[in-house]
Amino acid sequence: MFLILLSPPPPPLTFLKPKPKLLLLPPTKSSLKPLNSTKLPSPLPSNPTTTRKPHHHPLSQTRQSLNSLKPYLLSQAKPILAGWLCGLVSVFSLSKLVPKVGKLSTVLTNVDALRLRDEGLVLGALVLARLVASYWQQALLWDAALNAVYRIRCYVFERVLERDLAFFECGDGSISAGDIAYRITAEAADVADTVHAVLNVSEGFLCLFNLCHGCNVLYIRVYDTNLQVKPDITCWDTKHTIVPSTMQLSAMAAQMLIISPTLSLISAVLIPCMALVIAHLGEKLRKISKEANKSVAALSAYLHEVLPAILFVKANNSELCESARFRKLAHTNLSEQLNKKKMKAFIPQMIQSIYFGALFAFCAGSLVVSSGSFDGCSMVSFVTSLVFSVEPIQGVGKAYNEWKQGEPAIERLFDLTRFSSKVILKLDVIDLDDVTGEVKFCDISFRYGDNMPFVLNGLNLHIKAGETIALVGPSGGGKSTLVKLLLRLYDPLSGCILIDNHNIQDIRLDNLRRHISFVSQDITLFSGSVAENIGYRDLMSKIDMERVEHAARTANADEFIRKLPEGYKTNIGPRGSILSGGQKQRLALARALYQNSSILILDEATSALDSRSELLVRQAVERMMENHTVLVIAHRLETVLMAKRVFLLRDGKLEELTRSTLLGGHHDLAASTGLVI
Ligand SMILES: Nc1ncnc2c1ncn2[C@@H]1O[C@H](COP(=O)(O)OP(=O)(O)OP(=O)(O)O)[C@@H](O)[C@H]1O
Repeated sequence: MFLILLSPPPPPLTFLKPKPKLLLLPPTKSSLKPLNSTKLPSPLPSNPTTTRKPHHHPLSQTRQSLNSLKPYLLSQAKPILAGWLCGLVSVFSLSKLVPKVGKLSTVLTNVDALRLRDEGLVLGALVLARLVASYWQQALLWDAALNAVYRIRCYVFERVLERDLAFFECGDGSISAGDIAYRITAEAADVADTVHAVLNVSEGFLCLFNLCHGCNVLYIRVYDTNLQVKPDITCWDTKHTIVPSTMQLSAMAAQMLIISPTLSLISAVLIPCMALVIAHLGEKLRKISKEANKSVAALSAYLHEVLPAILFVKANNSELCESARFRKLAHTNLSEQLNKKKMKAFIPQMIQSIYFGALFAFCAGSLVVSSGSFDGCSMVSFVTSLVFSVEPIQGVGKAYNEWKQGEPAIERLFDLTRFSSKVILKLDVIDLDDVTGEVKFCDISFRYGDNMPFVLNGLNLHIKAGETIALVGPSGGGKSTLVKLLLRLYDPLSGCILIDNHNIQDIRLDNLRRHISFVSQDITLFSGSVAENIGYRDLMSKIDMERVEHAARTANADEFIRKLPEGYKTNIGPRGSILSGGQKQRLALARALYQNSSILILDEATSALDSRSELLVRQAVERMMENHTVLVIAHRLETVLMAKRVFLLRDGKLEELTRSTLLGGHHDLAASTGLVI
C-alpha cells in the first residue's frame, strides 16, 4: 500500500589482588557452583558487609540512573549541542530533499536542460549536506558519549580505590576483582552505547520544528483517499525517533479525528494501553539485562581467578575440572543472554500484535455499530492513519527499551561508588614532615565483623623510635592484623595508635602511609620495568635511578637484576612472572628501602630467601635498623633474633619473650610461637 524505508538499525547497545580459591573437588554438580562474585552492595551501604538490598521502584531507579549520568552529560554540552545542530541540518536537508526528488520526475518529463541542471545541483548539495551533517552528528554524539564514559570510568575507579580494605577482603558483600573489572570495562562500554542512544533520541526533539515541513508533505500525500503512493513519500528516515514520532502521531490523530471522532476515541484507548505494555516489558527487559550482565561478570571473575593460577591448575591436572566450571558459567551466561535477546525481539512484536489485534476488533466492531455511516474509502484512510501512528509509538518504545537495556550497567557501575567508609577521615588532620618512628598501641581491641571473635583484645605495645621488634605467634594469631591497623586499613574498635605521640586518626592518611614502608607476606609486583617497581613511589614523578640501584644493592637484588636481559629496564611481566620467589621478595625489599620511610614493616619478608640471601638481607635490615623503627613479623629464629625485643601475639594479647626463652630450645616453643627452629 505504501512503502516505508527503514534506516539501518542503530549501533548495537551494546587490580586488585584476586583471592585464590582452591577447589580440589572433581567437577561434580555441587563443586561446579559459580563463584560468589556477583553479590551487589546495597546502593547506599552504611556497612559494607551488609548485603540486603532495598527494593527500588522502577521509576526511582530510572531517576537515580539519570541523576548519576547528568553531570557527565552536562560536561559534554558542547559536542552534544554541536551534534544536535548537525542533526538539525541533516533532517532539514532531508525534508528539502524529499519533495525535490518528487519534483525531479516532473522536470524529467518536460526536458528542460537548464532547470534540470539547477535542480540537479540543488539536489546534489542537499545530499552532500545530509551526508556530511549525518556523519558529524554521529561523530560528535559518540565523542560526547565516549568522553562522558571516560570520565565516569575514571571517577568509578578512583572511588573503588578509596573503598575500605574490608570491601575487598571481607567475603560477605564484597565484589570480586573480576566483577569490578568487568563493570569498569565492558559495562562502561554499554553505558556509552546507552548514552549515545539517548542523545540520538533527544536530538529528535530539536528537530521537531524542522521536521514539520517534511512530515506534512508525507502525511498530506498519505491522506489522499485514492492512496496513490507519490515518489516523494518513498523515503522516510525512522532514525530520528521521538520527535518525528510526535509529529507523525499528532498529524495522524488529526486526520483520524476528521474521518471518525468515535472511532478515534476508541482507538485512543489503545495508546495508554500500549504505553503500559511498553513500560511493563521495559521493566522486564531491565531485570533480564541485569541478570545477563551479572552472568558475564561471573565469567570475568572466574577468569581473573583461574588464569593467574594456571601453574596450580596444570600441576594439579585440573584442566578438565576448570573447563567444566567454565562451561557451567558460560552456559548460565548463554541462557541469560538468550533471554535478553529474545525479550528484545519479543517486545516490538508484542506491541504490534496487541495493536493490530485491538485495531482489527475496534474497526470491525465500529463498522457494525456505525452501520455504514462512513464508506470503505474513509475506513481505509482511517486505518492508514492508524497504521502510521503505530510507528511513532514503536519508536518511543524502542528508545525506552534501549534505555532500559542499558540501565543495569549504569546502576552496577555507580553502585561501586556508593559507600560510606568505616575508616572515617577527619577534616582537621595534620601533616607530619618527619617522624622519629615512635609507635604506641594503647589498649587495642579489634575484630573483623560483629559476629566474629576478637583478633586483638586490649593489646598494648610501645616501640621506641629507632627500635627493632619482632612479632611471633601462631598462624592466625593477628600479626598481620596489627600491621593493618597501624597502616589504618582498619580502625580499632577501641583504643588508639600513636606515632610520635600523635593519634594516627589525626594524621592525614596519605601522610601517615608515607612514613611507613611495608613488605607484605604476598609480594605485589606490577608489570613494568625493575626500576619502575623499585621506584614505585615516584612512578608519577621522576624515579631516582641512583636511589633505585642503592636500594637494590642493599636488598641484595642488584646482582640478579644486572643479569636480566635489559638490567633495570627489564619488564618483569604481570605480577613479576619472570622472577623467582626469592627474587620477587628481594625486589619488594628494595622497593621498601627506596621509600626510605621512618617505620619499616617486614611481614615474613625473608621467608623465601635462601640462607645466603637471607644473611645478606639481614645485614641490610641491620644497617637500616640504625635509623629506622623496624617491626618484623617472622617465623625464623635467625630473623627474630635480629630484634632487640621479641613479642608473642596470642589470644589477642602480647607477651614479651626473653632471649633465654628463645634460645633455651623449649619443647613447646615452636608450637606456641609458630617459630621454625
Ligand atoms: N579480612 C578478614 N576478614 C575476616 N577475618 C579475617 C580477615 N583477615 C584475617 N582474618 C582473621 O583474623 C585472624 C588473624 O589473621 P592474621 O592474618 O592477622 O593472622 P597472622 O597472625 O598474620 O597469621 P599468619 O601468621 O598465618 O599470617 C585469623 O583468624 C583470620 O582468619
